[in-house]
Amino acid sequence: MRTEKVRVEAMDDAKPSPGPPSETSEPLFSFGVIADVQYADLEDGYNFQGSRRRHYRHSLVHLRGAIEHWNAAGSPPRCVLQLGDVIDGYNAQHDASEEALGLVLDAFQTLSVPVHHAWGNHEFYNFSRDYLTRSKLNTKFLEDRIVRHPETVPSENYYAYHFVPFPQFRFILLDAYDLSVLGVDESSAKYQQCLEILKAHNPNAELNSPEGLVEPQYVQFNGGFSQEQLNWLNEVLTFSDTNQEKVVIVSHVPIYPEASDSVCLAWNYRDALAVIWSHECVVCFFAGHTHDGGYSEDPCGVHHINLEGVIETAPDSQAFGTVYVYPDKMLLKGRGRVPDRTMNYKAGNAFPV
Ligand SMILES: Nc1ccn([C@@H]2O[C@H](COP(=O)(O)OP(=O)(O)OC[C@H](O)CO)[C@@H](O)[C@H]2O)c(=O)n1
Repeated sequence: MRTEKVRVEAMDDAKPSPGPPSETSEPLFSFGVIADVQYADLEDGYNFQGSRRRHYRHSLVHLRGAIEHWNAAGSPPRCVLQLGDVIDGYNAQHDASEEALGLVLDAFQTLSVPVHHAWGNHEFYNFSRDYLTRSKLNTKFLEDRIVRHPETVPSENYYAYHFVPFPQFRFILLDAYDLSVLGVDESSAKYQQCLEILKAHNPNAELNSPEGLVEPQYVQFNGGFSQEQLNWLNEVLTFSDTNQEKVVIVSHVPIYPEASDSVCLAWNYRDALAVIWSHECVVCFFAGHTHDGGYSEDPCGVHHINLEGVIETAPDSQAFGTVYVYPDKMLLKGRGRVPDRTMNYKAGNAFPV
């Protein structure tokens, strides 16, 4: 793990921190979102079903275009959320993983604001978890810590953290491959435990195949959240509830069936939803992975956005967005095939204006 100092919030429970300024026509702040770049120096191909064209080479052009857009914004975003699968697994087969990652990181180097990287299945096709932890895809050094609340400090057993890009708005990046057979040493106890979970739900010889499954999300290209990570998430959300914060959650893998292909959900998505639904503070949950995109507001008023994947975006289109944050809502302004979305806060939860 890196040794850079984390920023510690000077937050005192006795003195509630000041709320955001009163509403004006201007947003309080904004942030960028982009998913599934899956860059590889390869000719175009297709997804597993053969139904969607994948533009491996052009995806880097799309990424550079998004970065240019955010850099040119009159009021730049506070940060960009990269939702995982930044390079494609095919790089590993061509011994090109580091070269591909280098090109993608060079592009992010030109971004004038911080980027937070989530990890997806394609990261693990290219690199081990240990490698990723030491790599520039580990942006945990950007985390914020809350003084006198050690229960909100994530463990080193998973790649997750929280940060505050603007007062009263906490973002939580989750590790959706915390339970997974990907990127883990096959001789480890954790690998055996995860393989057992997967095989208990998936009797297929090909563990990537959802054929005949009652719970089709139990495939090798998905993963899940350990109880340890969910307990930590619960503690952070408890703090946010107490301090009347608004929370944005980020994960490569989605957790809400109405917004996603059922095959692409996190193994134990119900456990994650149960934690989130026991708190008031969560406004939205951003994920990638599905490539087709999706949106649904769940019964507890949490907005689930699955972002359209760059890799399956034609050269003449685009796939990224900027979220503008207001005291009573967040507005996703999509580019290209990413549609606009309005995410109102839960009734009675708007900041006073
Ligand atoms: N039905 C399937 C789907 C995939 N595979 C194999 O699993 C590996 C990962 O697939 P891939 O489509 O590259 O994964 P993505 O994260 O890009 O996308 C997730 C969803 O598929 C999007 O719909 C790869 O080796 C596939 O061949 C499979 O065996 N069976």
